Amino acid sequence: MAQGLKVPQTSVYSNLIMDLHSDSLFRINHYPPFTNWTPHLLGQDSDTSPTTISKVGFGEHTDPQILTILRSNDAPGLQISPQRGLWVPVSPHPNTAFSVFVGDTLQALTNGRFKSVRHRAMVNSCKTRMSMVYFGAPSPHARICCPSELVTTTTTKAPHKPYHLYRSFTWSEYKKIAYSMRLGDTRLDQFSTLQSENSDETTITE
Ligand SMILES: O=C(O)CCC(=O)C(=O)O
Ligand SMILES: [Fe+2]
Repeated sequence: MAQGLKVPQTSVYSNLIMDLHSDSLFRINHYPPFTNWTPHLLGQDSDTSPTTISKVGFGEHTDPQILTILRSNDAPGLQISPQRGLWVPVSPHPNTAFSVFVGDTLQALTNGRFKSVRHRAMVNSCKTRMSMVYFGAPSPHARICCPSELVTTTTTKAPHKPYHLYRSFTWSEYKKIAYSMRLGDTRLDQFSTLQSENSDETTITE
C-alpha cells in the first residue's frame, strides 16, 4: 500500500502492525439463524411476526484498526456501503479466500486516500453464519500520523499550507474515544481537522 501511494518508506504501515506490542486481535462471530432468536434478544414485542423482525446481525460500522482480513462460511450476510443508503452484498465464495477492509486508522495514516469502508452483517433466516476476522492494529502508544509525502494540499484560505485531514493521535486515544461512541457513528470525525476549521473550504490535491 505504501508503494502504491509512492511513500518512500515502504514499511511505514506494516511496521505498525508487526510491532511486538501490536494490539491486533482475532474475532470469531457467530450468527445463529434469526428464526431461533427470542423476541427478548431482538428487543421486539413477543407478538411481533417473524417477517417484521430486523435481520441485521452486526450493525453498520467502520473498523477502527488499520486493516481487516475477513473470511466467512458459505452463508451470505456481509454487506458494504460504498455510499450512504447503498448496501452491496459481498458474496462468500468457496474459492475466494479473504475480504480485506481499510480501517479508520489506515484512513488517517493515508490522509484520507484510502477509505475505511462502512459494512454490516445480516443474519440468514435458515443457516448459521460464522465469520473469522483478523484486525491488524498498532501498539497502544503508537502515534498515528500520515507520512509527510501524503500531505500535499491546498486550501482557499491558505494555498500553501500543508494540510492534515486528521490530527495525530495514539491508538489508545483512538480506542478510548471510539469505544465511548456508538458503533454506527463515524468515529474518525472526532479527529478531523475540518471540524475545527469548518469555515475553511479545503480541497486535497492528489
Ligand atoms: O461477520 C461479518 O461478516 C462482519 C463482522 C465485522 O464487521 C466485525 O467483526 O467487525
Ligand atoms: Fe467490522
